[in-house]
Amino acid sequence: MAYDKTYDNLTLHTDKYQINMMYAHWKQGTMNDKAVFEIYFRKLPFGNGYAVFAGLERIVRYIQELRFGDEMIEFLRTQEEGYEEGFLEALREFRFTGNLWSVQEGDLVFPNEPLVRVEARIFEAQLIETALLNFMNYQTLIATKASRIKQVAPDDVLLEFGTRRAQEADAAVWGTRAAYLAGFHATSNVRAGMMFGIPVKGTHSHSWIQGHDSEEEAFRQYAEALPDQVTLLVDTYDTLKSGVPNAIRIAKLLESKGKRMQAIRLDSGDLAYLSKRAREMLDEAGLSYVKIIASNDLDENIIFNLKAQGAKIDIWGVGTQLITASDQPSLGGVYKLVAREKNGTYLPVIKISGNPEKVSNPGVKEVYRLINRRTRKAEADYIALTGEEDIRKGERIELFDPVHPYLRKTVEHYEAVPLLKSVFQNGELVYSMPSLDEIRSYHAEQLKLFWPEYLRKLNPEKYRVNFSRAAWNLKMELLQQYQQ
Ligand SMILES: Nc1ncnc2c1ncn2[C@@H]1O[C@H](COP(=O)(O)OP(=O)(O)OP(=O)(O)O)[C@@H](O)[C@H]1O
Ligand SMILES: O=P(O)(O)OC[C@H]1O[C@H](OP(=O)(O)OP(=O)(O)O)[C@H](O)[C@@H]1O
Ligand SMILES: O=C(O)c1cccnc1
Repeated sequence: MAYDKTYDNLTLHTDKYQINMMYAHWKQGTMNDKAVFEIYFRKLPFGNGYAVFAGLERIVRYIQELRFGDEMIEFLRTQEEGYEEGFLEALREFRFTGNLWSVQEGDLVFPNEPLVRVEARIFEAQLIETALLNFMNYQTLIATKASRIKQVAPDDVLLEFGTRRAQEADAAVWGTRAAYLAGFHATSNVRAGMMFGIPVKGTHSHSWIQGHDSEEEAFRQYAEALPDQVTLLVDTYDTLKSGVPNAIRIAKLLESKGKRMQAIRLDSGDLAYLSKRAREMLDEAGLSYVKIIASNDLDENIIFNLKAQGAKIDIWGVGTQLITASDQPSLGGVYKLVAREKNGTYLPVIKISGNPEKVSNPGVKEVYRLINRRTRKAEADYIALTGEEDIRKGERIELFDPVHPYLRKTVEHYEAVPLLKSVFQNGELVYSMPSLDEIRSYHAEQLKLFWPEYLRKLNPEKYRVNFSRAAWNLKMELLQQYQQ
């Protein structure tokens, strides 16, 4: 079937079981009952000490555009379930009319804490599970991977080069946005630049050199065409014998015209050795302003290693490993029902599992970041039931570890910052969406709230995410009820 623009609307970007449950609620007469769901993940990716939350902008756009158009209704009518017409009519009226809270893009987040909370008619809350997880899981994963890369090269320029290897077009653009908010400086993807205002950068490929009679000729033509943006790829034939000497000749030619070459790019071979030698050659030629870019299957481990070897690389082009999060290609975020409306009030609900980490956390919850008033550093995150007051007053509180409840700790002299912000109220957007650059700066500020022990790449300290006594007691009560 030919591609049609109507497929760009994401309302049917959901799993069929959501539609089937919506149908069953419609049949049963419960479609308007309210439900509360929370999104969280159980395990941090890449062995990292934190994740960087991303995905909210797309979630907001998606929710605003939720509509079952004629073609979608038509398609649902063809399904083997035989949905009744009344249900299809109800879909026609469908709008998101609920409430949604979320942590902010750029926030550092941890396992088992609510990152997004949806309170809506079950009819609405059920539909959006799949898309919300899809956006949040991927973008948070890539922002976290990018943040690891940023940790090992905090003062260097980071270019995102992954589009050709990304899992298709959406992943390329939203992934590069996630990388940018976590501290990358630019992308090679021109569309992402236009969509999000990310700076766009590009050098040239081997084909430019191969397409000329000689490397020197190729360099000269390129420099004539783009005299203010000259970065030359020096590894097509022989980096040190041909590429770098030819690049030096071109740089001198540019100097004679009052221009400065920007950089050379190394894309193969021993990047530590080649960059050191190339740096020496450039410096000897009086070209210390010419930067060195490296690319070729880089990730945070290789960059860290190259730095340990004294590589002279100023700019890193990172593609495949980042955009595909190749060492862990998914984040396991989940969307779990925590409370449902019955006779006008909310009943907390639990999901039991033989695996203690998979037992869900019942009740409608808030999450607070406890900032020590003296050090201004984050001490722990604290999950409380909505309406618990002691935390807001800054009183001395006791923390429970949800998986290891015997690990108790008390904290005082803290400021409790609520992480969940109101995004939609009764279907209306009430959150003022920050610009991408604001998110990027906000993220950089957030990192400063954490001791370096939590941020290191290898074997970081575990940051505490703990429960209030009331939230903990509720979980215990429900566990006991169900076990009886
Ligand atoms: N000094 C170094 N220390 C550690 N890793 C390096 C070093 N130099 C390069 N690398 C990395 O090692 C890998 C090199 O892979 P490989 O040897 O297959 O490619 P290559 O020699 O660059 O040739 P090509 O890309 O043309 O196939 C890349 O991931 C690269 O980033
Ligand atoms: O290695 P990545 O981190 O994904 O960075 C992007 C790569 O894309 C280009 O190579 P190309 O796709 O032309 O193939 P190559 O690997 O043979 O150089 C570029 O020269 C980089 O090597
Ligand atoms: O501009 C570059 O050098 C570039 C862009 C994408 C992939 N590899 C390299």
